[in-house]
Amino acid sequence: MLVLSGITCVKNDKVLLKDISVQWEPGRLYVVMGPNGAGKSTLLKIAAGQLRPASGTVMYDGRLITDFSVKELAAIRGALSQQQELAFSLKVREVVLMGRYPHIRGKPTLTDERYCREAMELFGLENLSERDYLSLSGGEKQRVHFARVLAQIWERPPNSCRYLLLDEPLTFLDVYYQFRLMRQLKTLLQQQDLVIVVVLHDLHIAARFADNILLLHNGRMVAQGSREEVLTPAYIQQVYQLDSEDITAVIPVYHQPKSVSHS
Ligand SMILES: Nc1ncnc2c1ncn2[C@@H]1O[C@H](COP(=O)(O)OP(=O)(O)OP(=O)(O)O)[C@@H](O)[C@H]1O
Repeated sequence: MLVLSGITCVKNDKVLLKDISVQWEPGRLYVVMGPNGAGKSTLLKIAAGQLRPASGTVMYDGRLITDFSVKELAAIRGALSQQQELAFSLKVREVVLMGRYPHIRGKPTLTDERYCREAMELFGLENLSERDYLSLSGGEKQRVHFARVLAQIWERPPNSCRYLLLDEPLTFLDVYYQFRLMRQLKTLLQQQDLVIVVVLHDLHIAARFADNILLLHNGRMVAQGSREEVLTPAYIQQVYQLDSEDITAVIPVYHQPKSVSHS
């Protein structure tokens, strides 16, 4: 379980997050939403240990994140941030193998290579494994990075959950791969030790797949709960400032006004 308690983050006198507390458990798909600048990436970076909060604690399996070494944390937590670029040329399979670095002592083993192959298969990358990563399309690159972070946490550690933190993973994907990824995440969650948290912008995809939504605005928590509880016209209006016509276009079907039948 991943528990964030009383997280406040301040940079250059600006409060990016104010007193956020969340608890993310295995088996459910957790989605973080909110307008641009709401603090979603900041929260995910703090959860991943890439940024230190001004106050508050982050605990993995009941243990403070500050007690983990970088390598120890990397062995159980895969994090995908918004920008993933490589400045140099590598084959696709070499990029995926980078995910195994926290586990490798010396040279990669046959097991490391097998995990990478299996992760690549999951994202339909078998035929691209020898391609130069830099020659790939945006969506193909995104899938390579999914395979990399999944290869990183492929095997179950003996006494810990595994954690997957994905910041806007759908950005470069077409609608087929968007739905495919979301379904794959749901399937992965059947492995009982996996905790998945995803930052999303798409209200319809969140409405279809999220088990729990945290809605942020100006660094504050506006709502947290089931998709029916959080994706309401009132909350959407409050944080996204849409007019009523546009709200009707974006709110999930279960909050749409009943249509009038003409018999
Ligand atoms: N080092 C910093 N100094 C000052 N402000 C910062 C710093 N880092 C981030 N911010 C600001 O904090 C706010 C939250 O940023 P964050 O990236 O967490 O938002 P977000 O919800 O992920 O937004 P988006 O949907 O646009 O990706 C933004 O207004 C951003 O400009």
